[in-house]
Amino acid sequence: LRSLGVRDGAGAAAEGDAAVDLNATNFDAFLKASRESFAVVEFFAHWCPACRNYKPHYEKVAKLFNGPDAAHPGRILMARVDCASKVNVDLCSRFSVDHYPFLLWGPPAKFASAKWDRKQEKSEIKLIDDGRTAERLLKWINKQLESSFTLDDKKYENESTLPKNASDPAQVVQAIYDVEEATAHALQIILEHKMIKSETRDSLVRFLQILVAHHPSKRCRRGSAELLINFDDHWPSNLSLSSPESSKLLENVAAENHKICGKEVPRGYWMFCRGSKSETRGFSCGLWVLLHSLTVRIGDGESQSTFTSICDFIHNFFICEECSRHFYEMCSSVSVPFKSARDLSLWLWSTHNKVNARLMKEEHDLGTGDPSFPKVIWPPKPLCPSCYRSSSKTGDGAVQVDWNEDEIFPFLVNYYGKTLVSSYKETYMESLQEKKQVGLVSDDSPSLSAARVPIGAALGVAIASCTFGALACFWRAQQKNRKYSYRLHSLKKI
Ligand SMILES: Cc1cc2nc3c(=O)[nH]c(=O)nc-3n(C[C@H](O)[C@H](O)[C@H](O)COP(=O)(O)OP(=O)(O)OC[C@H]3O[C@@H](n4cnc5c(N)ncnc54)[C@H](O)[C@@H]3O)c2cc1C
Repeated sequence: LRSLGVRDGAGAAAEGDAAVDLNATNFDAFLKASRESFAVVEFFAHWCPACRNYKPHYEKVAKLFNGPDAAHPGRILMARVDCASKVNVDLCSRFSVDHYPFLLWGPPAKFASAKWDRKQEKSEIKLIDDGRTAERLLKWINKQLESSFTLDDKKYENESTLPKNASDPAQVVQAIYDVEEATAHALQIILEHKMIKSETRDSLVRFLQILVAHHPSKRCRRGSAELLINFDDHWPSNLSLSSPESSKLLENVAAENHKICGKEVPRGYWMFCRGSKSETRGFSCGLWVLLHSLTVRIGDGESQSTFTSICDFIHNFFICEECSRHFYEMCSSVSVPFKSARDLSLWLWSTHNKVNARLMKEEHDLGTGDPSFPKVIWPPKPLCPSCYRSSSKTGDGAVQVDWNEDEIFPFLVNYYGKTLVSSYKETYMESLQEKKQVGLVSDDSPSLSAARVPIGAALGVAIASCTFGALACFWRAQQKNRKYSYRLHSLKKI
């Protein structure tokens, strides 16, 4: 037997197995101490031929989540209990095991010292009623977590620090996934925390308009368009946000067909933005990448309104209080309106570097940074040598750079614009999506998305992106056109 490697407790996996073998003596303590958010427990009998045949299926899924080579460590604990072993008889009857293999799902701690049976209502433990093959089990899990794990997922090696590998185009390809994930995550937070209020409603609408026109991912543009078109239905301005109708509407939005970036997103993991610890990077990294990728896609005439929308969005909807406050202070210190996309992208780049510089010191003093991804003043020289006119170290060891902004802007446009999108074009997910949507969407291909679409045209894109019947879509668009015309007013200035 070898230990799982992630814990030093009682649980162990049989040689070569990823699922952890538990028994009555260690079951409660092991699950109670488990750090994973969910557990799958397979109750089986070693004599049962169907269980023997099922084992490779269960193992295939377990390998994704358990063990040193897991693609998604720390998410789900996969365990098993042999009910044919005398010592486990009481344990198996505690969970009303009436056939083999028998799979239960729930937060690990809920299994500890618990009982379960089918009639039990409101239990956090659920019977997995469709896990007969590895594919079906993973599909069931994905449905629970709204994730899109696949059996082909591989461990993501990101030992090297970003400055070393940021020039690797493969890293940029991964960034698009994180931009989608960040977008979906942002909406999820907004809904879960009921952040749409009468005073924040318009700022979300304005941000969605930018996403419709300039999000680097086509399916997020489409999803934002659908959300925008149906916005008044979900959040009628005359509806009290605490009313039962409002909660119902929120539930509808959270339902599958309202996912802002399509059904597969959020996937529940990060790629480019995945930290070496679960509490670092992730959403905040993805959000920065999203904001940068928006600023390089807008037209000059939209720079001031985009600035205002980004500032308002972070202020109203970025749930990290300190981040939102600092960022808004930096927004408020801008006194001259932006006249070009260049100015706005450079402002965001330099603002992000101010945050990096502050965090560099804080993380160093408190030891809270991700050791594999130390904060850097960005872009590091190897990534863009021509961005540096000169650099020197100050007395306290900080690096002072004389930037060549004429080089930085094209670098940002390329990094967050062309490269991000052209890499994305080749991805399998996108081609799959294309096939699904044949005939239903306009040709807003990635190359066009990098081109500049004015926000005023957002509604046009929204109409073109409707995925429901063309006639119904046209009719709705007509109705909404009237409702939205008042929103496309000049945006408030800070
Ligand atoms: C608006 C906003 C404000 C925040 N404010 C705070 C705060 O006040 N306190 C706090 O603790 N955390 C704050 N955060 C979180 C913090 O900035 C990081 O996102 C987090 O620490 C994760 O860091 P990271 O290593 O993933 O890189 P991030 O800083 O998240 O950067 C993500 C990626 O963007 C690229 N990048 C880095 N710098 C630049 C740049 N200057 N221009 C363009 N691209 C760049 C790099 O490829 C990097 O990997 C904020 C986040 C956001 C979105």
